[in-house]
Amino acid sequence: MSQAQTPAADDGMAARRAALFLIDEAVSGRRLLSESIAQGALERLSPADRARAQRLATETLRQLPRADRWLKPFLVKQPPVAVRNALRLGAVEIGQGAAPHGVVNAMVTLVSKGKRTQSYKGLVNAVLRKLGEQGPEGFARQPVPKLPNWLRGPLVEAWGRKTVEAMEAVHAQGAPLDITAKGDAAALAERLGAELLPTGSLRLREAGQVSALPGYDEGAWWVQDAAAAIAAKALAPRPGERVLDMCAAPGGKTLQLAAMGAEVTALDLSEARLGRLRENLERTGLGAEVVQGDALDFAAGGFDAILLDAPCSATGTIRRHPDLPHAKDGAEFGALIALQAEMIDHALGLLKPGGRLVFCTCSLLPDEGEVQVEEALARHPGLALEPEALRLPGIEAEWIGPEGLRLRPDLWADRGGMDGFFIACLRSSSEA
Ligand SMILES: C[S@@+](CC[C@H](N)C(=O)[O-])C[C@H]1O[C@@H](n2cnc3c(N)ncnc32)[C@H](O)[C@@H]1O
Repeated sequence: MSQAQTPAADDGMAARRAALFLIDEAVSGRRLLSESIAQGALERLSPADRARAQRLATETLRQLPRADRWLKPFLVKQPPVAVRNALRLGAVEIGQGAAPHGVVNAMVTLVSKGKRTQSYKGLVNAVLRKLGEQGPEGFARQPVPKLPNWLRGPLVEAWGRKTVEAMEAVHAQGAPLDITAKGDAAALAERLGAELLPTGSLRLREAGQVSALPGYDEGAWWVQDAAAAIAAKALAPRPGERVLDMCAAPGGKTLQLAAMGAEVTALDLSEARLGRLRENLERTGLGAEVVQGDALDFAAGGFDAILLDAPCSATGTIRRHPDLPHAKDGAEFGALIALQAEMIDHALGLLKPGGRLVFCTCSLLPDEGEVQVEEALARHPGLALEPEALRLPGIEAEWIGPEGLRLRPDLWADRGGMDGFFIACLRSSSEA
């Protein structure tokens, strides 16, 4: 299917066509949803269609294995992938309560417009009508979507089958909107009608348009998953301390560190992502020195503390980015793991003697967390763990392991889960 253009009032056709484009890009392994969107895939749509296309694509990718299971009895053999994706999108829409006749018409129209797909319009019509007869009850009977084997295998090895099943149940539900307050979190929770989480983040189950929420324009808060908000709290800079946020953009942690009164240097390789960080600083009225560059080339040292939120597999964020398991296969993870180790070594060289390093990743893989810390301790005699930095409000003792804090999506499952994260606090040798 080709990229979307917005015609006049079209009954959701432009949004669906765009959603199919995003899904095709992701399942073919070409681009994540976020990459397609950042590269302008939805630019020609109206804001409402853009939001709808993104929601349809995200939900279809989140429910992909469930849709495939539902479709399977009606397909003697698999049609081409573009048709398969149209069936998947239609199945998810019907499964989530959309009126079947509208969905069937839309999908038949879309498929009949493509040269290579038009001969399948009869199949699409027949199959989606059958799903329509079953309705959302039929969809709900399908099992919770499982992670693909390339990722499930290592996770089962690390955390056990039961835990992985619990993570999958949370992934299937999607994610609420979490917020970090610039000032008094309890007062802001009341103002927003949000839940105040035990760790101090705020949570809204149904948020709507983020920028329309109270306090957004005045910069009273920013969006940040509750798990992601723990790393800066573990670093806990004192006012006036010099802190390097080594992989800073788009800046959720920079804002926290600046709000705590630290003198923050926010470094990142990506100028585009730093643009978002600058906007966030401006909106919240917080200050930081912003530097574009490769962390491994950054030479100005003497920092009291460093936060290293290293580039990683992002496997902890699947409930927010359900395309990841379908668009990736783990091939690039080895290079990321090597980069993380290099970054830890480089960061230690930029600290004052006795300075603190918080290393964190939004990964569920121990190779990007526990193992990195174990190996860094072996490489650097004199480097020590500071487990007490992790004993923070709302953090349960059993979440803290020998190498650091392990947060997983299945923790707080009844509250809506949290992103997977690993966070360790290290202190460098006090000898220069
Ligand atoms: C996990 S994200 C950081 C999220 C950020 N700390 C926050 O809280 O908003 C990792 C970041 O590392 C940056 N990055 C990747 N390679 C880098 C490098 N060699 N030097 C500096 N930054 C790098 C990416 O551009 C990305 O913004």
